[in-house]
Amino acid sequence: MLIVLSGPSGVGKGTVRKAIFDQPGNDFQYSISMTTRQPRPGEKDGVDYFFVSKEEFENNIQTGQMLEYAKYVDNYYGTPLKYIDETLDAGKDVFLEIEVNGAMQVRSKRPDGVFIFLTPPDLMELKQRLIHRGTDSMEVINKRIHKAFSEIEMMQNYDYAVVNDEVPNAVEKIKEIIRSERLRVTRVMPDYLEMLGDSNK
Ligand SMILES: Nc1nc2c(ncn2[C@@H]2O[C@H](COP(=O)(O)OP(=O)(O)O)[C@@H](O)[C@H]2O)c(=O)[nH]1
Ligand SMILES: Nc1ncnc2c1ncn2[C@@H]1O[C@H](COP(=O)(O)OP(=O)(O)O)[C@@H](O)[C@H]1O
Repeated sequence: MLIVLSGPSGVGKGTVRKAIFDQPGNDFQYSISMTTRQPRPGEKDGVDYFFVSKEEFENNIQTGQMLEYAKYVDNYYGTPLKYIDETLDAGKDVFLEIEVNGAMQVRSKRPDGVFIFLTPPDLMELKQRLIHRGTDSMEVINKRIHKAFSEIEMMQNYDYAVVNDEVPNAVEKIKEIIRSERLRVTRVMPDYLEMLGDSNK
C-alpha cells in the first residue's frame, strides 16, 4: 500500500509522521525525498532528505528517475522512483510526505494509493507554528502561508482530511485510516483471486 500525506507547510506533517514511525510495531517504509533546498540545522543528508544541487535534480528528472516532482517556494522536491518500486515489490507499505502537486502526479500513476490531507485548525495557528518552529525567515513564512490557501483548496482531491489539533489525535486518526484501508485491501484480494480462478476454468 502506498500512503501519501500532504498539508501546508507548518501544519505538523513531519511531527505527526515521526510520531507514527516512533511507535512500536510500525512497519511502514518512509520514502526519503530529494530536494534542492538547503538543509536546516539538524537535518541530515540521506535521513531527512537527499540534498542535491539543481543540476543533479534536473538530471534525475531527465533520466526518468523521479516518480513525481514539484517546485515549491523556489526549490525542487521529488520522490525517487527506485525506492518506491523496490519497496512495493517487496510487499511493504510505503509512506510519502509530499506537497499537493506531486501528490496529484502520484494519484494519476498509482490510483490505488491512500491520500491523506493534514489540515491546521486555522490559518493563524498555522502561521504561529511556522514562527514557533524558527527555521524560516519571515519572508519564507509569508510565501508558505500564501501557498497554503491554494493547497487547502486541493484538499477535496484527497481521500481523507485530518485536522492536526493535537498530535496524538492526528496520529490516532491516521493510524485508524491505515488500519481500515488495510482491511479493505485484504477483503478485496480474496474476491480478486477468486475471479482469477474463475477465468482460468
Ligand atoms: N512533490 C513533493 N513535495 C515534497 C517532497 N518532499 C517534501 N515535499 C513537500 O515540500 C514542501 C516543503 O518542504 P520543506 O521545505 O521540508 O518544509 P516543511 O514541510 O515545512 O518542513 C512540503 O509541503 C513537503 O511536504 C517530494 O518528494 N515531492
Ligand atoms: N498539533 C500541534 N500543535 C501545536 N504545535 C504543533 C502541532 N503539530 C506540530 N506542531 C509544531 O508546529 C511546527 C511545525 O511542525 P512540522 O512538523 O515541522 O510541520 P510540517 O512538516 O508540516 O512543515 C513545529 O514547531 C511543531 O513542533
